[in-house]
Amino acid sequence: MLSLNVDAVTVRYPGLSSPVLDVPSLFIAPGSRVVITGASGSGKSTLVNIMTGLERVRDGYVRWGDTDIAVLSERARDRWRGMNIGLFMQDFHLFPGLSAFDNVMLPARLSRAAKKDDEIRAKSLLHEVGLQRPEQSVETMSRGEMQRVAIARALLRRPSILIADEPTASLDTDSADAVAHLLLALSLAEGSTLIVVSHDPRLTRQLDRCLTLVAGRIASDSSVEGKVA
Ligand SMILES: Nc1ncnc2c1ncn2[C@@H]1O[C@H](COP(=O)(O)OP(=O)(O)OP(=O)(O)O)[C@@H](O)[C@H]1O
Repeated sequence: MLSLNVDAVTVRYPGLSSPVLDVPSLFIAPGSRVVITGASGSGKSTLVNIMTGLERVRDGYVRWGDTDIAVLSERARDRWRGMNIGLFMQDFHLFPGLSAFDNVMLPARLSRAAKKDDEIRAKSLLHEVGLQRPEQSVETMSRGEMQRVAIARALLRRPSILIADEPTASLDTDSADAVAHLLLALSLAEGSTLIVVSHDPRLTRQLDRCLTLVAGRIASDSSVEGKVA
């Protein structure tokens, strides 16, 4: 299980007078369940991008356990992420022309680690998120259906770190409940670290810690009020 240490990280873009992200220090213990919240433009996706290595940090450190992903090459970061993080991003990154089932299986197949168990689990996850046609091609799916395929894919290999950007946005109540339940159940069962960008109380009230971003800074870091015991 890996802890996360973010130290002295700033992200700047040309033409902007202040950084879009400024995190002097952040520690997340292994197995923590954390929600990141804040207004639009406050830096939530940027923080997720640096935690996952999707965006390379030029100033500071992003250490998961003993690995500082800020110093890894893009290829090494991709490999590290594939091995350690179940990732759900808002733009899904699904492959058109492939079925829902094949999209869920693709990362496991690419890493040549796919097992018969994975196929059974892929079908079961697709069923749990409310998709009845695993053979349906993803480009014929609605946005909400694609979202559920991407969630199933992130969960397939029981990752020790799960990071999800707005996983229940644009889902109907039943599907959002199913996705929230899956994320929480999996993180509990596996002891995974769960980091979620979300405003959805179905998720946030059940997490242990809330980071609120304001203009790129962590303005508060506290337990979520109204947490369900
Ligand atoms: N490539 C870029 N060049 C310039 N500014 C950028 C770039 N990428 C992000 N930003 C700015 O950085 C700030 C933080 O963006 P970010 O996407 O992290 O916010 P967010 O909190 O995730 O927003 P939302 O809730 O709307 O998705 C925003 O003001 C955005 O305009």
